Amino acid sequence: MLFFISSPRFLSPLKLIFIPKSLFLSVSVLKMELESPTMLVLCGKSSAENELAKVLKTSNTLKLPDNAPINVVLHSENEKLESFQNDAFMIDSYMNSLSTSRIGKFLIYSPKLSSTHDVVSHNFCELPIGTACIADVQLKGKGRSKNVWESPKGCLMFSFTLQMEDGRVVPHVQYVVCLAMTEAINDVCLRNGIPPLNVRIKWPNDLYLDGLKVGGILCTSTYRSKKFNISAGIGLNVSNEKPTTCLNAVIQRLISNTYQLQREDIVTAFFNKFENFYDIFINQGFQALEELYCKTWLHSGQRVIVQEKNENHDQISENVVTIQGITTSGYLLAVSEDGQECELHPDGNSFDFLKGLVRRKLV
Ligand SMILES: O=C(O)CCCC[C@@H]1SC[C@@H]2NC(=O)N[C@@H]21
Repeated sequence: MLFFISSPRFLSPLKLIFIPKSLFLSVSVLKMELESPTMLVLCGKSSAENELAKVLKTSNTLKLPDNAPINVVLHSENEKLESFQNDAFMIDSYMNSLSTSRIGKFLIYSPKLSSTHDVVSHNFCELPIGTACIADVQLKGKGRSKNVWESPKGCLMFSFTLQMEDGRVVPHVQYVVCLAMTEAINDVCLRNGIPPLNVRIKWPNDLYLDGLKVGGILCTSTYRSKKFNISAGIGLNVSNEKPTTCLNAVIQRLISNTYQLQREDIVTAFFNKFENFYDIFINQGFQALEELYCKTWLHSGQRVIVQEKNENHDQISENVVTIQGITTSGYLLAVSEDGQECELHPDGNSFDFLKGLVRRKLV
């Protein structure tokens, strides 16, 4: 198929470009998918949350970015009407295993949406704190630093909301999220007789298994009415081997077991763990979790090179420092060879956060 494209920004006035038919078809399928209304299924753990679900539906309160069309449905009404595919997220199984007092009790589920992160951040003020949004597929999954998060079926993808008053500890929330997820995976494995998978944290918020990234955490915040509104999003490759590897492929390889981890079990174990860790974090500070965090990350004792310009900015020296933990402001705590403690900041230019670190001496 041939198309005339005449965008002055990219091409000289008229150019013929060959677009394969298959690409043309997939672009139009994507366009259709984006234009058909996004189904959002609302469900609460208790009657209070289910009442709120009704109000949100009747008042058409929920919105998507760009005012994309939405079809809001109540899970209680939907059970008989709509049958999702067999691999759809099982809301009842999720609600039955959830034992939190706040987090995850109001759920927005969608078989396919643009991004769970968009849903919770766009509707933050209309939703109870702790609301979770879970999707089977995302069409515009977001990663950190404007990266795209590949979001196929089998990947556990969800976002939830939090609110904090003390801005000094906001940077640590992402570490609590990472830790709760690694501990949740351990719990689910243990409960099902599977040896721990050894999912590790790569600072600041990646999850690694066997040297490959299996998960990522995205935390964003806005400041409003003296409070930090936080949206935390997690993507975890549970059954999708692409683009890297996934938990179930590793389980099969390691123990040739037919048991498969379920997204519902992992996400409820996560919320149960997270709520507990979050209370510890708010009441006692991140130090109370730091030992467990440092056992789980990949960096204790890791030696990294920091580059520093001299006072005239004409020479760069390289120094080796050893990573020790996390500072009170949420950066890497390291010690130089002369015993001086310092804080390491990413320079913002490198894809790998541990490259191009900038050192600030701690007094
Ligand atoms: O590794 C990263 O860069 C973070 C990836 C975060 C992906 C999750 S998937 C659920 C939530 N919705 C999004 O659009 N992004 C996060």
